[in-house]
Amino acid sequence: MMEAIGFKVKKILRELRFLQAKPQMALYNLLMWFLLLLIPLLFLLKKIVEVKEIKLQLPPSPPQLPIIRNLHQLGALPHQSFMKLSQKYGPVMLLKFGHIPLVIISSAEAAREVLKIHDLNTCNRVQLTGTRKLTYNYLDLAFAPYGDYWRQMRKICVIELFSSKRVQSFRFIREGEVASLMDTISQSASSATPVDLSEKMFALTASIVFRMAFGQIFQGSDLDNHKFEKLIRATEYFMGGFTTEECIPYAGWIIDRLNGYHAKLEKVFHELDTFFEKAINDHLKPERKIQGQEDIIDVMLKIEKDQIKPGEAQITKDNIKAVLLDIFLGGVDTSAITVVWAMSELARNPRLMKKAQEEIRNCIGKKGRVTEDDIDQLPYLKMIIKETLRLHPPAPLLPPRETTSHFKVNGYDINPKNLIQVNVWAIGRDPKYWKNPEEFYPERFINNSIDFKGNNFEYLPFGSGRRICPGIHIGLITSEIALANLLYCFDWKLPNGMKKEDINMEEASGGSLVISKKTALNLVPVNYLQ
Ligand code: HEM
Repeated sequence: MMEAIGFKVKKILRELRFLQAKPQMALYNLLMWFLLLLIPLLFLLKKIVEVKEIKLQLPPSPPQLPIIRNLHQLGALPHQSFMKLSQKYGPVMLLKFGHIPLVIISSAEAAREVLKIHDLNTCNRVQLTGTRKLTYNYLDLAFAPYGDYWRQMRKICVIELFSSKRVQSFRFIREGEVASLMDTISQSASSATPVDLSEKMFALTASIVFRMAFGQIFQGSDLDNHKFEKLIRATEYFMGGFTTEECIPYAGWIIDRLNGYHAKLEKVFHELDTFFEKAINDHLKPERKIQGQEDIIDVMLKIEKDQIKPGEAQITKDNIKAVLLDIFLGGVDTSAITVVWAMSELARNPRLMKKAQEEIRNCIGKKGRVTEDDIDQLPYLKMIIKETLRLHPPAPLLPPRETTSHFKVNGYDINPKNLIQVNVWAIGRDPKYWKNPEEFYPERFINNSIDFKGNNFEYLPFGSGRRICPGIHIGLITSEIALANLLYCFDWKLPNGMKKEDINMEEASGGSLVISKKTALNLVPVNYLQ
């Protein structure tokens, strides 16, 4: 034993001497040893990963490029690109955006598994640079991680802000704004001038949200018209997308710097924050008296003042601002987009337009305006809205969720920390669930119990599960009352020289959560009530 140790010590000494004598040679030897050890180690690691991947049956993936992986397949309208890919790779696909794994769900069955059976594993939202900044570090509802804070905010939104009682209390705002829009359109009708319905609908929903949330008149406010639309688009862009650094760590930040991502994000944040700050401060002025109806800021400030529940997060100004942001994003664009698509489809289908007008005019007679009480007696109008949301869901891809643990969908393994998105647009156009899916055919909903509550997985315009849209009621009633009055008060003609086939039905690209019609819808109103 002692002899063996002695031998080893002599050997080391010999090598040390050798090292001193020929340092380059020694370095070479060390390197060889290192490589000899490294190669089997790498081989072993690869085997472990392979065995793990064979055991895990991951969803199919389209071929990938180095570094960017599937990013090049994204396209300007991701929901359309994903639908094409899913026709080849199936309803559960695994894509990689750089290093971000993203599972795309494109069938009702798989959506049911994700949003119903595994809702708890998928109801976290992904945390991204843009959303973090604009939501005051996830103090809103829509992007807050699933947990106690989200539950607290959801309760406030469902019980206090978007309850049926609260929605009903804002009825006079919706009816008032719709009435004044009809008066404006009536003037255009007198001079047979085309009306830009895209612009008018955006201004209408913005006016409703401004009065409902901030108690302010939109026209003439700090964020009037184009400035506001630009701000909303920019906000949607930053809320919906990844930075290049998030997709390609280490190098992506260079691209973000070059295209000014962070500076632009700061600017949008500053504009929103200044507006919210001023609106809240106006509500805090001692001379302010609530005249009639409380608005959303009043309600939130009351919650801030009265909060006593131990264990719950303290509501501060930043929480209020973050919730106001959700209302901006959820409340303005979605309803406006829905009415514009509905009017575009009807302008292309005069028979359906006439049928809808007859229903409304027979019901309302010469009353002059459709009110919210009338809406329940207009089943065809409701079917038109339903069909519009099937073919043109304002959020064609549900906002990305992050998986929190491993589970299976359609037999495929889904890993934790993957993003998952349901392609509502693709499912709504799948011939497996819908006869002649590309046709705008509201009658398909006759004697059909499909609704918006997130239990019919072939139809998910408002999402499903714990994260389902809490603003369904406001969104629907706003779209319905606006569309009903447009159809009741006016007949609609195409501008001179235009044929119905010329109406552009393309979607606007822009990489945001909400997709609108690419070109404005211009129609000529003709007064029905003279
Ligand atoms: C036609 C109108 C609307 C449509 C199509 C729509 C659609 C959606 C969709 C698809 C989601 C995601 C659901 C999911 O992840 O499963 C959502 C979430 C949300 N919507 Fe809406 N929405 C509309 C109107 C509104 C309105 C008017 C408001 C508020 C004033 C609103 C506030 C929200 C909020 C706060 C969330 C996030 C909920 C959460 O994460 O817990 N939405 N909406």
